[in-house]
Amino acid sequence: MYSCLRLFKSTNSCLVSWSFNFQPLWYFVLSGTILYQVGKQGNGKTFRLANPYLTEKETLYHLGISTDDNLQQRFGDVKFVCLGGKSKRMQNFANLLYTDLGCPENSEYEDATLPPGDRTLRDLSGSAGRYSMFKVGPVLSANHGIGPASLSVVLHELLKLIHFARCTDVTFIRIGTSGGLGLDPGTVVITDKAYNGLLKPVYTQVACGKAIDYPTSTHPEVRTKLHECALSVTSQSVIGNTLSANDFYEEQARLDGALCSYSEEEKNAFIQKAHDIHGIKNMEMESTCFTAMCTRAGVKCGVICVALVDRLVRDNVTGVKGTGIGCQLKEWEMLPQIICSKYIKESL
Ligand SMILES: O=P(O)(O)O[C@@H]1C[C@H](O)[C@@H](CO)O1
Ligand SMILES: O=c1cc[nH]c(=O)[nH]1
Repeated sequence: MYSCLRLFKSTNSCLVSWSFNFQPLWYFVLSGTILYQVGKQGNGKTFRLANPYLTEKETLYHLGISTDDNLQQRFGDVKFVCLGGKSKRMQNFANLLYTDLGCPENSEYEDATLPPGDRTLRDLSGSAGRYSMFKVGPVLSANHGIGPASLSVVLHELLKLIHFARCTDVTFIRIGTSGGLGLDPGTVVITDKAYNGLLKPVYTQVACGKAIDYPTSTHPEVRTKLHECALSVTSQSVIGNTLSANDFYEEQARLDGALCSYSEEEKNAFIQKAHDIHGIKNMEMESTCFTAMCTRAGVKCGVICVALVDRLVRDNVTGVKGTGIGCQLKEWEMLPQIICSKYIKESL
């Protein structure tokens, strides 16, 4: 349990502590033994967004869903929201979960009348054409596209979805790919803190002409447990900080973009500094926005990415679909999915 403040209402029978999002967790204690704890992972309270401007009727435009779509009945049981860049990856992850969780009935299908093994999971956001989203038991699997602009849109709408669905104790997990720093390709990195391109552990949100910096840590319980699950799948797994850039080329100090404003020496010095001084183990494009928005909203979050290339050695992510190295990339991309599925199964 992670608590920022701990207050004892009574030393013997009942105590309350404040959870990660500063909401109370109640414990009922007799002679020092916890008899009953409300909310093992969270606080058992209905998730509420604090935005006073939200109304009862809202359209989640990019998800192709609205508050008229029985959100509480269809999504009220959601405990995990998993996100990754590609829609195909998130569809594949949904299918993997469907098998790993034993074809849970509370999934959303194209064809619910077929026997469980023959059913196809429905893309719930297909009509809007921007993102894909699947529901498998208590899990939503959605893609977020590339970078914070695309991610923030779907995160706003997913957070609103779990708010209107009145979900409890929801954890958000990003399952992605990245460039590793001093790691063999295929190594799995679980993010501790996310850093921006200026090597600061913040996400800068611009609103009404002002820039506000928000903290970017993952939840300690989530990252520890993700790491335990990762180690049971592969010995090549580390916890470290992640550089989250606004683009794939210049902000990640690649020399092989169309444009380049720095020398190879400057590139090497930057990557080495990120690694040596800030403990950065990988680079991707979403973890600052993801951790900051989840933390602001009061949901636990974790980030698990596989490294596809060692950026201390090269820039290029090589591989052609269907040939040797391409198959390897596909295998590596599966690792965060397998680990996350294990995490979810063990958490339910
Ligand atoms: O979740 P994915 O694998 O899409 O994340 C990384 C960061 C960028 O979105 C993208 C760049 O190739 O991959
Ligand atoms: O180097 C890499 C690989 C995948 N995704 C990134 O953002 N960077």
